[in-house]
Amino acid sequence: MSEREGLVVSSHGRHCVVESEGGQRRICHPRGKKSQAVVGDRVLWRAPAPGQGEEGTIEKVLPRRNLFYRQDEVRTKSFAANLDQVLVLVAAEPVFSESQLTRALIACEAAGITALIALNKSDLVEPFARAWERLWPYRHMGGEGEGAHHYRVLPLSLSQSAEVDREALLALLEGKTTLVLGPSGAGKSTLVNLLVPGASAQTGEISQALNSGRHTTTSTQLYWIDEGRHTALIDSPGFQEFGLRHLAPTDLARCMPDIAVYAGECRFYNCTHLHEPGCAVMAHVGDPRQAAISAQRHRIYGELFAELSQSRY
Ligand SMILES: Nc1nc2c(ncn2[C@@H]2O[C@H](COP(=O)(O)OP(=O)(O)OP(=O)(O)O)[C@@H](O)[C@H]2O)c(=O)[nH]1
Ligand SMILES: [Zn+2]
Repeated sequence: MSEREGLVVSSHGRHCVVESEGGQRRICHPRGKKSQAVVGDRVLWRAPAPGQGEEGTIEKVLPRRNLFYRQDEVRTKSFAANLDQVLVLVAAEPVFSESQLTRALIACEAAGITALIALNKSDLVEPFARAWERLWPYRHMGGEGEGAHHYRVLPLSLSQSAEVDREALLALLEGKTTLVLGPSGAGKSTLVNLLVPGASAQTGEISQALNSGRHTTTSTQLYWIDEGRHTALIDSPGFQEFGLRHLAPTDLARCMPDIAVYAGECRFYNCTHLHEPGCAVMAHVGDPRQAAISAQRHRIYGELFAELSQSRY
């Protein structure tokens, strides 16, 4: 059987579900280490020989535009490839962790992928106002003026203004492949169901069988929003332990845009921006609305710096 091109739409341990150009899906196994694919990968795959069952093999992973990486626990890595953007969904309630948000944004910067932030549950007026205020540094990062903002921050009320939010989201997602991340309870399922009616049906019997068979209810899954299969949403679980072990502490400053702006102006070329005299970063740390770098962001930077400085295992 000849090799054909396909797209990895879900991954379940070593198995993947590959979608062919025509839209058919089938389980595939990697041929070897080099053909270990992740969701979003374009692959060359081969159908089984007659009489060899239904499952295909992945022969080759085609070159990736980017690879989004995180390490959830000590050993559990998860990835998605060839992303146009990442949408980080948080909500007014439960109160989100700024440290988790920052970790996700750093992982995006490190992979060279645009990040969007959405704050859900604007109908919960007071908690929303507090959360919106906490996002002040993110709403203003990159300076003022049209197009200057580094992160787009979008208010949503997915369960209250579903139609309005759907339109706003579709405009941002159109024609792109977007990975959605968010802590439990923020409304990720609500968002996926709003944009992908019948998401669970699209997951298909194949994925459901794979999941239940292996007792893993969580897997990364790609959904098409449109019938033409141009706009994709990738739902990925596990936001709580957002590890950045693939980064060195000295990578952090360039992955935090507000810090990166000043990191080149310090007296010492190898300044860690934590205690050195003549540090241009520390000179700009203060109250969110007054200073270029919020004290909270600098504190998170310090915590991550310490975490990534620990000996690696
Ligand atoms: N008030 C309010 N509640 C919302 C909104 N959107 C979602 N919710 C509720 O928030 C809760 C969590 O929503 P889900 O979509 O299940 O959240 P999730 O992020 O998928 O959570 P997990 O399933 O735990 O991962 C549900 O009770 C929703 O009804 C909103 O805009 N406003
Ligand atoms: Zn410095």
